[in-house]
Amino acid sequence: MNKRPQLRQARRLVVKIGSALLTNDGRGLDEAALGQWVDQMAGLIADGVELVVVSSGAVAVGMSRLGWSRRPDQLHELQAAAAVGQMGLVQSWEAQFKRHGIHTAQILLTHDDLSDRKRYLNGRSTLRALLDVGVVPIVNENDTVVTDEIRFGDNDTLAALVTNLVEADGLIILTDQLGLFDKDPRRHADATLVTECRASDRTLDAMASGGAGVLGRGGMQTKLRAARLAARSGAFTVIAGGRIEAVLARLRQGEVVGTLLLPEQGREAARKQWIAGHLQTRGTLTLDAGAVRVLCRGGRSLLPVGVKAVAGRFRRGEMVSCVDESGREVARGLVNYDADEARAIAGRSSDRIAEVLGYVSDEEMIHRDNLVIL
Ligand SMILES: Nc1ncnc2c1ncn2[C@@H]1O[C@H](COP(=O)(O)OP(=O)(O)O)[C@@H](O)[C@H]1O
Ligand SMILES: N[C@@H](CCC(=O)OP(=O)(O)O)C(=O)O
Repeated sequence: MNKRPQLRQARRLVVKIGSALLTNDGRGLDEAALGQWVDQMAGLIADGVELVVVSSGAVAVGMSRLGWSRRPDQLHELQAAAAVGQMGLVQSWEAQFKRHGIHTAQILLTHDDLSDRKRYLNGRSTLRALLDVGVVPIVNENDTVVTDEIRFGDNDTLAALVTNLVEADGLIILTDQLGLFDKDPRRHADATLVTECRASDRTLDAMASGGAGVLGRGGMQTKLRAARLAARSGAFTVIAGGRIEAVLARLRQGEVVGTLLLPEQGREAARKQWIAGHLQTRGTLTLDAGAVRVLCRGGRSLLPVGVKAVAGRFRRGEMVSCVDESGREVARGLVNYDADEARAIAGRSSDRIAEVLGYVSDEEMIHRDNLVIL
């Protein structure tokens, strides 16, 4: 069955697993279930998919390790529980992936990390480096330092931001319900499952207005918001039941499981809109004819060697305009070096960056993923 080609074709996926599922409704970490998801994830990886896992559950696992039966109201107690629980969480992910000979990495992020452009680029480079060497990043919110997020639970949003960050094709949110229903199925026995919809469809808002489960915090509202955020970088979102037999494998085969929420536009168009519309340019790089040719062919990064001149004052992560020698703008992108550094390495081959600057943060002046050809 291949009703959903998006899933079959996906090359990079983010899978988010909520607290209610991971902790089997609060009874400690559900190792058996975690092991089964990892088996399925290993199957996806063997099928050529790059995978990022966003795992909730630190607070719930910490509570169970500390013998607390009631979720604390005090923020610092929640943070203490999360710090204890995060250990157990990553230990389990690591042990389960190890059975398949797959390495994992712990990534703890806050929303602020992703709104600061410099940290955004650094996070992105690290995640990309991990995926390049076949490691599965296990992401959670950095609960020790966040404030509101840990109270309200927002790993759905975090997962969507990670989807944007790594430019994943899709986000799979596994939860304790079979998907998004037209009303809260915990309260309405006649609720029916939505199988497919545009993420932007406003009629979904009323459906997702019910609250969260006992352990989870976000409910369907944050999942819907996450789908809309993911759609901004052209990614689809699936909300599906994590306890469905072989759920990830079946989704991968294109089977209609859970709710598929589709973006308005594809990845390339979404990226162009984001780069073109959301950021001011801070400087200009003048490219030689060879670099212009290479960039215009598409799919290539801009290397320092192709840059003839650098104008303006900009920092790593800011937007610069790329012009040809006649001053015509040919591209825009997020630059990997501060203006002074860019000036120092302009015209040089990438293997000389270390010699000139004393370090290399990236081989490219602008990575192709952060570049839009005009
Ligand atoms: N329209 C809806 N469809 C499905 N679930 C809904 C809906 N409205 C509210 N919910 C509630 O959302 C809960 C899932 O969210 P949450 O508890 O935050 O889970 P997670 O821990 O997986 O993030 C469900 O258990 C359900 O009670
Ligand atoms: N960082 C928190 C996440 C809380 C959260 O968002 O939970 P959920 O709504 O179950 O995904 C934790 O690990 O407990």
